[in-house]
Amino acid sequence: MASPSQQRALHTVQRVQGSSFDIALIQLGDIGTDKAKNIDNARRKMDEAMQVKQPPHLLVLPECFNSPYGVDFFPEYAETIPFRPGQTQPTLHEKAVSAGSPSVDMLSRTARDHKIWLIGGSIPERDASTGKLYNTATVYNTAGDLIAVHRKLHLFDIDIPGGITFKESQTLTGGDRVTLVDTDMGRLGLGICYDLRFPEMAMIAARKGAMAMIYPGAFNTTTGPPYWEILQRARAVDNQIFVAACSPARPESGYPAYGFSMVTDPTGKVIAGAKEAPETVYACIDVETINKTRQGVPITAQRRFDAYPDVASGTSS
Ligand SMILES: NC(=O)CC(=O)C(=O)O
Repeated sequence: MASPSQQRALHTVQRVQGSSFDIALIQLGDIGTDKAKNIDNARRKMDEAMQVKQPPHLLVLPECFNSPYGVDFFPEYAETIPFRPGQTQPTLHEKAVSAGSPSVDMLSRTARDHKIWLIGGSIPERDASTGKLYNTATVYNTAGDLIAVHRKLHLFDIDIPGGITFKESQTLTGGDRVTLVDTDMGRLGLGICYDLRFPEMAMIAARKGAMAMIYPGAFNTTTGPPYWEILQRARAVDNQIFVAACSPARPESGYPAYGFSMVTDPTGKVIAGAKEAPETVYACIDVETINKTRQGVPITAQRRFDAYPDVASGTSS
């Protein structure tokens, strides 16, 4: 067993490899029961988000962008995604249509048409072989290829008397893995909404070199005010990475999505954000801010894995 000083010497300040890039979070309004309309609306808003002087490199949509957010809706709105985690693909958007996934088709075309990276929020997914349902995020490269899939790992099962009761597990199954996405800009970690509450995911992603955690999410008017921002700032500060979370806008009826999509830097500062209304939030994910933060407060070199080897297991870089 290495001594504490030997252990520390093993862990030098971790510099993140990658290049700075611009991100846009599309806080969609009007997500209703008409699925085709939801898909068209998302496409239109993404097109609009690209109409700026300096178009972003990465677009992000909110959780459940093609369906109302509710356990009874998931079976009806679920699509089969023509991709299995672990498969070497890419799967082209034309195949997505024949496999019955109009959302994947639209997302793939959008990424390809604008030559952008795209994290397509999440959609209810039906696994073709098991029939099980998942809350699933899909990721596309600039050619429109589907390059990653994240199935929400932690299901939103809560009961706050006088607040909100929600049980995703009534119709959904949780995923089984942490998802890292390698892009031209660098490595990103991906989670969905309730995943934000579990620090292990962000910790593992950061120690494996992720520059940012991206969370399509849909907190609500009960849990949003006390938790939404502080959780993101905690994930950012603990890991000295950027955190970006994209919510639907606050609706007039139905599930009361919180809104307040935001981007937080590695010091815990919120650098861009929306309020309740539909809006696109733009920010720069600046690699040098990560490296400077780590240089100044070198917690990445000061961890005492000798004192907590169970936490070190499988997560050190
Ligand atoms: N909707 C979620 O998955 C999570 C949420 O609203 C919360 O954690 O609060």
